[in-house]
Amino acid sequence: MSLKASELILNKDGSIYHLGLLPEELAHTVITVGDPARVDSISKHFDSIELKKQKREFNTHTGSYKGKRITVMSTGMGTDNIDIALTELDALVNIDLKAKKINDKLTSLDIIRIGTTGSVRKEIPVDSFIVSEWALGFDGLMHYYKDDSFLKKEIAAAFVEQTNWSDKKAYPYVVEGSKKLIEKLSSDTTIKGFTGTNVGFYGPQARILRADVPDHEMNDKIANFSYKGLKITNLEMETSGIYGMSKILGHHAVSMNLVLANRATGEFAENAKVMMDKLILYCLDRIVA
Ligand SMILES: O=P(O)(O)O[C@H]1O[C@H](CO)[C@@H](O)[C@H]1O
Ligand SMILES: O=c1cc[nH]c(=O)[nH]1
Repeated sequence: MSLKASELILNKDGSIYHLGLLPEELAHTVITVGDPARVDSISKHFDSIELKKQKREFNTHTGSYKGKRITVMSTGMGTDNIDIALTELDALVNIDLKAKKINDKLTSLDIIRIGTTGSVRKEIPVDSFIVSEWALGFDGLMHYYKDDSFLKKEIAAAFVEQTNWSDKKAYPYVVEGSKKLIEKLSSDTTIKGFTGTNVGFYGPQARILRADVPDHEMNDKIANFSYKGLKITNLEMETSGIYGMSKILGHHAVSMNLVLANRATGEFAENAKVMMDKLILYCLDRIVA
């Protein structure tokens, strides 16, 4: 049975709806970033660029770095965008867009997020590189999918109990990154971490400019949470969705985080651009190693 036009949506040129990409335009190693401008900061290191396309916040370049074909694509901010980005990346490799049928033989992508983050721990200062071994999603995205076999329910339950998590918020979920990619991207210049993925940057990360939040202790409670020695290291807005969607769809994913803010000390990075370029080159070289 073929997928209906309302479900698998294609543009007039046959490209997938939001990303605007055709299957042959995607490499099987995909770097995702939040910021559309960061795509240029990565592809400027490529030997050659074969494709540049932008639709909405999804800015995509495909090219080669030291001989390896890589796609770099921005997702914009938040796991609502990640639901779209990961589903459509998967459709490009695992659905025959012309026949509108799922392929018999499935392809697994390597997905590497390169993003920015806020540390919740004094001992993880600004400019650190965190490799997310685990993600805790505050966003609820995974509850909209049937397969929950990969979720670490006992860790989520311990988090809810220890932090007295409000039942007005989505029930948190915990998911592991790809062991293969975590090892590939880790070294003595990175810290392995447990990344909290929030639904926003201000209130959801307990930042107060003018609008107050119900719990001023929230980030302390998050930092104090511990499960068999596992502690949350940092907060951002995409990793849990990338890890969860990758598990459901059979892809490998790792999230690499540059610490810009230290929420425990109140500091913010002074050399964000320089440090992001360092993280980009570090990731590119580990990917091709
Ligand atoms: O730097 P990026 O990849 O956008 O990631 C982080 O920065 C944004 C917030 O400033 C959120 O998307 C968060 O996850
Ligand atoms: O504190 C921070 C810094 C970057 N990105 C986030 O989501 N939070």
